[in-house]
Amino acid sequence: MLSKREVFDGVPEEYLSHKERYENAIRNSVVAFSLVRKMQEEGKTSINNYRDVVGGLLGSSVLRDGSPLGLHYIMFMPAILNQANEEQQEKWLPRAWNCSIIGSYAQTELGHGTFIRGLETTATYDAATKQFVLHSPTLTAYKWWPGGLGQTANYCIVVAQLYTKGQCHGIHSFIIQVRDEETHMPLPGIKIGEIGAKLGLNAVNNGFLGFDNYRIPRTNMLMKHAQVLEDGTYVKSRHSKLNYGAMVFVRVVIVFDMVNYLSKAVTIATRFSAVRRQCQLKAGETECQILDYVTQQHKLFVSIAAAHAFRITANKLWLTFNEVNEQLVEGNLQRLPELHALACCLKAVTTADTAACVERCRLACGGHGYMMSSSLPLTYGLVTAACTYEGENTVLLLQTARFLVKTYQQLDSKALTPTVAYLKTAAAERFCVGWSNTTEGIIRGFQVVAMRVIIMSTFNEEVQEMSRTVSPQLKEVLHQLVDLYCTYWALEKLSDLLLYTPISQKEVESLRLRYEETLTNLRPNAVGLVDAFDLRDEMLQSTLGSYDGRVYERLMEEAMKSPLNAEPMLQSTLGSYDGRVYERLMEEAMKSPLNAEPVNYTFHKYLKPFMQGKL
Ligand SMILES: CCCCCCCC/C=C\CCC/C=C/C(=O)SCCNC(=O)CCNC(=O)[C@H](O)C(C)(C)COP(=O)(O)OP(=O)(O)OC[C@H]1O[C@@H](n2cnc3c(N)ncnc32)[C@H](O)[C@@H]1OP(=O)(O)O
Ligand SMILES: Cc1cc2nc3c(=O)[nH]c(=O)nc-3n(C[C@H](O)[C@H](O)[C@H](O)COP(=O)(O)OP(=O)(O)OC[C@H]3O[C@@H](n4cnc5c(N)ncnc54)[C@H](O)[C@@H]3O)c2cc1C
Repeated sequence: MLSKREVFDGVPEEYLSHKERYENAIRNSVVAFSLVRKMQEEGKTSINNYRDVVGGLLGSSVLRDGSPLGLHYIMFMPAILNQANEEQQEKWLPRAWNCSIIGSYAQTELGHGTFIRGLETTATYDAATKQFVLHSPTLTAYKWWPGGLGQTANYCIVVAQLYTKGQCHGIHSFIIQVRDEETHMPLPGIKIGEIGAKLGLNAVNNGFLGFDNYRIPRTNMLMKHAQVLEDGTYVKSRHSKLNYGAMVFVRVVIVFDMVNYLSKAVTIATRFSAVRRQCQLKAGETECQILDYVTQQHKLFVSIAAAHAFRITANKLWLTFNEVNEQLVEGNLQRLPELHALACCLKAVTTADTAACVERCRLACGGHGYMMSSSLPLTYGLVTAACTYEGENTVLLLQTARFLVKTYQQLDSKALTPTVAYLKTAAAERFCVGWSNTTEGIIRGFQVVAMRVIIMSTFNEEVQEMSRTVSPQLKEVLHQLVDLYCTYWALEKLSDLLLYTPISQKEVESLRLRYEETLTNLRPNAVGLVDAFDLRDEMLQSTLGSYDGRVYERLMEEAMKSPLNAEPMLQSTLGSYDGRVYERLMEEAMKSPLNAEPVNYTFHKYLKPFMQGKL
């Protein structure tokens, strides 16, 4: 077994180079996941219940900034379980389970993350050879983000638009080998590398992946739900969204993840607040523990309560997930929309609340909370990523809203599923005739709020169709900005206005409408308004915010500056702006201290022995 001291003499990660951090991540991961394999051999964990074991490892101090092997367990294996037929599971699961292959999940592209029906990677069936041809037609079609794909995984699940007999049948999943199992070299027709440094999760080795007419056997299409027969005939799935199943699983798991991170952050901040003494409550007294200040309690105690609330919620959601999946196996799809809406809502709410609470915990620790050694900045980097991955929060909340509006519209014609049954009673006028300051009273109040907001949303949908007029004169635009700022903060501070002003419910409702109209009015001038700040690209230093809008080319150019991408060389142009792609790649490669090695040496030192069960 490897010892920690063997690699970097216990040097904290913050002081390691980019390549050393990657080696550290690989080494810690193969040591950690060798434990999982040992537990498998001893029957202490199985393919159906490894979530807690792996979840505990991925949230532990050993893999504190993520792991290049995380996606293998988090999405590669669940995707095979969820979307491969029995024959395919028999072929791939044993190898994935004992880590003799390492996988990732490649869905997001440079040009698309949310709108997955707009993904550009194509998988075209060739009946003559019984193969699918994978291709990235544009730079924006390159897969971008898959965890572990940069230098680690040799297989991945790829989500692509399926074409057969000249017709597109939408996105489907394929299991694809991207690297040679012996040499770890990228296979011909594969362009692959890491995307570069991020705000956090810098041990995850997120990668990019492009296909150049890359052929795979027909049987590499995951065919549990939809199939393509040998002659190219397409057999569609019972439900078009069954292919989205892996995402639902991870959204459910993320809720558990948030419990772990929030518990950690509030433990750190609360203990520190008991140790830290600052200022005197009364002159001449000894300085008091900052935990004695009500303002400090206001910052921290709600996080303690939230951690418990999220744990109870996560367990309930896990039960619902398993119930609905058992029904799916029996062909009963009735509760799938509710599970989707629930997973979207709880993933979005728990990640957003956890990110806000972790930041509040950091602030509650003053300057010491800003130290990397406090672990609070790192924890914030981990949780804030969860607001984006596995479905950007706004988009997921819109999915929940869509489900709630549909439920409201069918209130009288359809039996309600368990989680929204309250809407039936909350609609009744008599439901909330008075306010009681009890837990039940507050819950009933929020149920009424939910009901009324759904009614408003349904109403707004109709109103929005009526009028959209804009006349962009500068004076008018500035007025719109003033209007926006006032209505935004009036709505943000509504509780104070309701408490201290005679604002009526009707006025609040029209304030909301006015706010949305102002957003719409400002939209055509939004870019012009930020251009007016006249901030030069040199000052912005941002791949996303440059004046010329060449976001994707700049993202790829920056990715290519990573020293990890020098091995092995990319075989094909990445669409660089000036076309000097090969000269540039050679210049960059010559900067890498390890450019003599065609494969990152960690493969032979750690990964290969691990994958061959020799560690
Ligand atoms: C095991 C160990 C665990 C350890 C803990 C670790 C925790 C995790 C740590 C790290 C993980 C990081 C890895 C990150 C991976 C990724 O990010 S993978 C990529 C994720 N990408 C997304 O989530 C994309 C988000 N976009 C979408 O999901 C879809 O585009 C959409 C927004 C849902 C819209 O889809 P679509 O356009 O097809 O649908 P609409 O036209 O809007 O119609 C909506 C109708 O479809 C139904 N629907 C949509 N999605 C689903 C679903 N998933 N399941 C079921 N039904 C679905 C929806 O109900 C609507 O139905 P209706 O028409 O009846 O109203
Ligand atoms: C740390 C990390 C790890 C990741 N790992 C993986 C991985 O392993 N595999 C993988 O496939 N992907 C991965 N992703 C990608 C992730 O799934 C996407 O970033 C995510 O789905 C959001 O898509 P996007 O980045 O294209 O953002 P966009 O969808 O472009 O969002 C940008 C903005 O547009 C808004 N927006 C977009 N659509 C709408 C709409 N319909 N209505 C209103 N507003 C909208 C969003 O709210 C947001 O404010 C990872 C991302 C991160 C940050």
